Amino acid sequence: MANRIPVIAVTPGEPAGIGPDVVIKLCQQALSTQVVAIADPTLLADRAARLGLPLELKEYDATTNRANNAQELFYVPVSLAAKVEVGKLNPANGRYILNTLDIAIDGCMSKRFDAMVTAPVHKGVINDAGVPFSGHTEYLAERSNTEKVVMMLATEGLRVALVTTHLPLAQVPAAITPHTLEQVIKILHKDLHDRFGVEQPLIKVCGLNPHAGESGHMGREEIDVITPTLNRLNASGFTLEGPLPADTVFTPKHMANADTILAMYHDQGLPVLKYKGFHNAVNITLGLPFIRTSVDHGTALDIAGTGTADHHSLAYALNQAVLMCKNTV
Ligand SMILES: NC(=O)C1=CN([C@@H]2O[C@H](COP(=O)(O)OP(=O)(O)OC[C@H]3O[C@@H](n4cnc5c(N)ncnc54)[C@H](O)[C@@H]3O)[C@@H](O)[C@H]2O)C=CC1
Ligand SMILES: NCC(=O)COP(=O)(O)O
Repeated sequence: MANRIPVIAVTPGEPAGIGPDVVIKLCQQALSTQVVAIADPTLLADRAARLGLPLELKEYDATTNRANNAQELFYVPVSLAAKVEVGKLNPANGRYILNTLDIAIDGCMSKRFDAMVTAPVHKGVINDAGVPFSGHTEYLAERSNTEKVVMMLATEGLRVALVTTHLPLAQVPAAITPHTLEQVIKILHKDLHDRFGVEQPLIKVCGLNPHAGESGHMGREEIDVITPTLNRLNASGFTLEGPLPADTVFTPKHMANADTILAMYHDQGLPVLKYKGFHNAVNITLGLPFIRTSVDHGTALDIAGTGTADHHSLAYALNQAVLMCKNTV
């Protein structure tokens, strides 16, 4: 991309939520890259008016490669199916949300876009629209024919990756197999090395059970699955520590030299990350054939359209995507 600045597709996500708000807030200042919203322009114009913020919308034309000026937003038009009532979910717009994602994914795969940055979607309403959907992470993997991806969230001083993502807690133990664990660790190691410049990543791996199973008295997954997998990978050149009790791995001593903590499931790792860095964190999908980052928050229907949504996680996600495009993270 010699003299070209990165072109980043931004999907505003659930139209009734704060996604459009944070995109519009982000665009109030001049940007260092070209940001293209994949959205219905009437949604953006209506939300900007509601927020009382100026916004000049320009249909994206690939021949123009320049950074957004303040209060300017490029867009690729996608039509909403139903009028948006701010703060109220409507399954009629479920397909619209997926259409915006599809355009961003196809654009990244074809190199029309250099990366995609996503604002939050509401997983439930897409299911209510009749499409099984558990999250961007899984959807992007499926849509790009990628067998395995890894969700990693990062904030200043802490990165947390997950072995399992959006599945019922009761299904977690069976989903942690030697094969899956190995796939996740290999993707994590590779991307920490290739994209984040960590020469020999030290990955600290949580146990699944309290006290990492307390020598088998509180569960056997550590003995049967996690330890043998870590031993095997360590013998082939990885630097893995664990399984460590999840209640002590997130202490300063452990975190000080860890390049990433690998949690076994969503709510083992993400509450800690959000406690430390909510609004200043990014969600990155590792292992995809293109760059995707996202915000650290959800649709926040309770504050959509009020002007109080904090847009700093979106700014963080955008900066992270640009750094990854330039391979200078
Ligand atoms: N990347 C994505 O697409 C994500 C989507 N979600 C989805 O969002 C929906 C709602 O999830 P919740 O658990 O309620 O989490 P949430 O993040 O939407 O809201 C939790 C609390 O944080 C506040 N909040 C969230 N973002 C904020 C912001 N930028 N500025 C100020 N306050 C903010 C909300 O007002 C609420 O009080 C769910 O359907 C969930 O699946 C959740 C996380 C990420
Ligand atoms: N808690 C993170 C989250 O739900 C985001 O998931 P995804 O939509 O990025 O897969």
